[in-house]
Parts: sequence; structure tokens; C-alpha cells
Amino acid sequence: MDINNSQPVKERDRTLGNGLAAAKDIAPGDVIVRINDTFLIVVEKAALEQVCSYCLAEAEASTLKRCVGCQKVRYCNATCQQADWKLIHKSECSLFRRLPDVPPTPVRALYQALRRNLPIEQDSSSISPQEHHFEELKNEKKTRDEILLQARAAVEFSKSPISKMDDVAKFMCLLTTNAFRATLPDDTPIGLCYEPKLALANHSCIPNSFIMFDGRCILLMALNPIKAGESLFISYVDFTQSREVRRAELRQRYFFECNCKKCLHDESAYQVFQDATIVHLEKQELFYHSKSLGQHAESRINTLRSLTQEYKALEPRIAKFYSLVETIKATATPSEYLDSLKDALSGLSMLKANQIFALAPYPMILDEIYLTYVDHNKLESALILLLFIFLNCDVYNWPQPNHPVRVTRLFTIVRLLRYVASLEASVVFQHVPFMPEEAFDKIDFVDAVQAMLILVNELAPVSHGKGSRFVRQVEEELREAEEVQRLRGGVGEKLKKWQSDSDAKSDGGKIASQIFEGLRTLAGYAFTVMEKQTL
Ligand SMILES: C[S@@+](CC[C@H](N)C(=O)[O-])C[C@H]1O[C@@H](n2cnc3c(N)ncnc32)[C@H](O)[C@@H]1O
Repeated sequence: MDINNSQPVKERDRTLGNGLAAAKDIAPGDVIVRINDTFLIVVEKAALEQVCSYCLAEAEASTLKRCVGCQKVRYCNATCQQADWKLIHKSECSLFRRLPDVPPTPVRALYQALRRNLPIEQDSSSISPQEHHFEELKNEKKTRDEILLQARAAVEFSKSPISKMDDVAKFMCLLTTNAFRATLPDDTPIGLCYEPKLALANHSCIPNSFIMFDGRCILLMALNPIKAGESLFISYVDFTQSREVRRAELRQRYFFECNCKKCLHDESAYQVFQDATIVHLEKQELFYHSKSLGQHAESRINTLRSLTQEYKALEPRIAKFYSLVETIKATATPSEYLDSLKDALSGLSMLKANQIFALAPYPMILDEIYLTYVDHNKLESALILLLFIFLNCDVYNWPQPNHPVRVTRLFTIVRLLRYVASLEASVVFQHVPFMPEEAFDKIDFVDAVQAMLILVNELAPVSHGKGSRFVRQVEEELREAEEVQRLRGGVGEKLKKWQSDSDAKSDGGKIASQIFEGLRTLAGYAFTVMEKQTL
């Protein structure tokens, strides 16, 4: 499935600088570019215990083998260790042994570039000219000092000639503007990645493509159908945030004012959803009916139009929420933090009354509450809240079903369902005594695990790439779920049949429909949960 790297044609767009464009017509979920061995990847300090420093596979620290020399990095096996030794660790290992701590990630990136003799000079023929905002960064004293300090450290550590300082400082600016956050399949950040070919992709708050990592391999994948010659846009920021938040981040880090359609007209998630080209997948349809999502979005757009003043009046409360997360989270006890989140939510009661759940910061507050439940092992409540977030926020904020954030959410729902499935019903009720018994009536959680995994399995190749680690993991978990079902002698075979024929009217289709209806009912208790669930 490799695509020739030279296929995406570069185009000169006068307003955005260099960019990428599609070389041929592309369908959602297609891999536009696949680069098997990325130019530069550095695992950050916080992830060193959690991932193999060469192939970037996640594993328990106890199963990864520590480098006996520096004791800092870990590997899956001897093959990964030898490959990394050859690539960079031979140098880095002795550096780590000399230093009291692992140097900052950008310094290690520069060090690696210098030790590997990567072509970092801007006029180098192997790196096409890229925006590095050297002048802008130079003008900000704090940033300039930091960049110079980091460049000096890298030059010193790598024993490079001091004459390289200028190039190194420029490359540092290039990294600041062009590096990607390397991530695990579930979007957990694990380091820094620089890939010159893909760094040319420009930004839009309504992107038509996205970056995906699969170990050391980096993919550019399509969200929408894209015609040959059309520009490719990824999003540099969380595009579900408000326009102010997005623009501030883009200005500060990338030095431009975003003028995409969403920014120009301050479009809401519901408007973007209505304009999006969404591929309807029959199995997913049984969980969320896209027709009713469309109707709901349309009526939210009308409601928002009639509530312009009231919505404007919420701005101070919204600003308060952002400062809350930054300040209180670090100092308050978890219970106090949860109470503040609920306060923030009740300050936005106008949005709840009008069922406008997809607008920032409503989903962010719900997310924080959900994460607080997870952190405190309130997993039944976390499940109910996540189902609500998925069905009321995510489906609008990430309109394309193959968006990796959406698919990862579904997979997290599977994990929580599996936890509940492992408990006796009476134990579940003890954990959430405030839930009425009938809330769980319609659901067999073991069946629900299988049905949801079928949805994730359908999406994983178009969200994470065919044959990727994530796809293999989902396939493995689906096989396990089927085996459990086989031993139980339940509806597993019928669901399996539905998986291959997608027939909503078949026995399996009807069973899946009932399961999803049960899950939607459960999501309907999200506010009961938030009212009653303490830590
Ligand atoms: C990662 S680079 C993308 C490639 C860049 N256009 C180039 O010519 O090298 C990021 C920089 O591209 C420019 N850029 C990207 N998206 C843009 C947009 N939507 N509007 C204006 N400038 C943009 C900004 O200067 C930004 O700092």
C-alpha cells in the first residue's frame, strides 16, 4: 500500500507559502503518503519507560528491556536495540551516561541531526525550503534565548564545530514550526518527529487530511474525498476549540492569522458538520443515525441564530473555564476540581437547555469530568459519560467517521464495556446505586463489546491505515470477543454474520440495533451520573 513519496505534487499557494496538493483523486481513508522511516524521531523523556525507543511500540515497562549502558531507554528486543544503536544510541548512550538527566527533547533532536549528519542546512538539496520564522522567533527575546541555549547545548554535546551554530539555530526554528507530535495510536503524545516532506502540509480548521503514526512510519491520510490538484490541509491545533483559542495558538506558534472558512465566518461545529462530505457506513448507522444527526445539527444552527445575544453573554463564563483548568487543576483536591467543573457546566446551562453540547468549551468540560472519573476508578460512570460525549459532541466535532479521534473514542468505549462485562450485575449496581435498574435492562455487556468492536474494526483501516498496529490490535480483540461468545453460546455467531453482510434486517443486524439502542439509553443518564457520582 506504499505510495510513491513523490506523488503528492507541491504547489505554490501565494498566501500560504509552499503546500501539498493531491496528485490524483483520493477517497476518505486513503493513505496519501506513507513514509516508512521518518527523517527524525525522538522519544520524549516522559515516554521513555512506556515505549520502545526504536519501533515506538507501547508496552509495560517490565516487558521492555532497559539499555544496560545508560539505563535510560528501553527496547522490545535485541533487534530494536541493535537498530537504534546503529542509528543514534551508540552516541546518545555515552552522552546520557555523562549527564545527570535526559536533555530536553529539542536538544536531543538537534543532537541526533548533528550526530547522524542529517542535511539540516536550509539550502540543502534534500530539504525543500520551508518556513522557519527565523526572524519572528529572533524578535521574541525569551524564545530566542531558549533557542540559542538549546542550539549551543546540541553543538557542544555532539562535539560539532561552533561554526555550525547558525545552521543549528535555524534548524531549531524549523523544528519549532514544522515538527509533529509523534503519537501512539490512541493519540497519546510520545515525542517529536520531523519529516520534511509532510511538513509542507498547510493548516485549516476544516482539514481534509490528517497525520497518523504507526511506529516509525508516518502517514498522511484523507478525511474527505479529495480531487487531483486540490490542496491538502491538516490541522495544527485542536479544531474543536473556539475561534479565539485556535487563532491565538496559531498566531503564537505559527505566526499566521487563520482565514479558513470556519474562522472567517466563525462557524459552529454544527455548521461545519452540515457542510461536510460524510461517507455513511451501514454498520455505524445503527449506532448513530446520520439523518437524525443532520436534523439535530440543522435545528441547533437555527437555535444558535436566535440566541446570538445569550451566547455572547456566556463569553466571560467560557473564559473562566479555561483559567479554571489551568489554575485549579494543579492545586485543588480531585473532589474540589470535580465540583468546579460541575459549576462551570451549570454556568453554561443555556447550552444544556438547548441541547447545544458540541460547542467549546462544553465538550472539554465533559471530557475533564470523564477523565476525573477514570482517574478515580469510577468506570461505570465514565462509560455512561463517554457514550454521551461520543453521541452528542464527537459526532459533530469530528464529522467524518474515520477521524482517528472518533475511532479511538469508540475503542475506549469498548474497553469500558469490557470492564463492566467482567463484573456481576449486582456489583455494577453497587458501584452506581443512583442508576435505575431498568437503565441496564436492555444491555448484555459481553454482546455490546463484540458489537462495538465490529464498528471499530470497520473503521480502523481507514483511520489508522491498513495493516497498522492498531488494526492488528482491534482484530485480535475481536477474535477474543468472538471466542468468549462461542464459549457462552450466545448471539456471537449472529453478530459475526452481521459483521460480514452489514444487513440491518438480518438477525445479527436486529441484535446489534438493540444493543446500540441500549447504549444510547445509557448515554441518556449522563446528567444523572454527573449529579450523583462523587469521588
Ligand atoms: C509547517 S509549515 C507549512 C509549510 C509552509 N507553508 C512552507 O512554505 O514551508 C507552517 C507554516 O506555513 C504557513 N501556513 C500554514 N498554514 C497556513 C494558513 N492556513 N494560512 C497562512 N499561513 C499558513 C505559516 O507560515 C506556518 O507557520
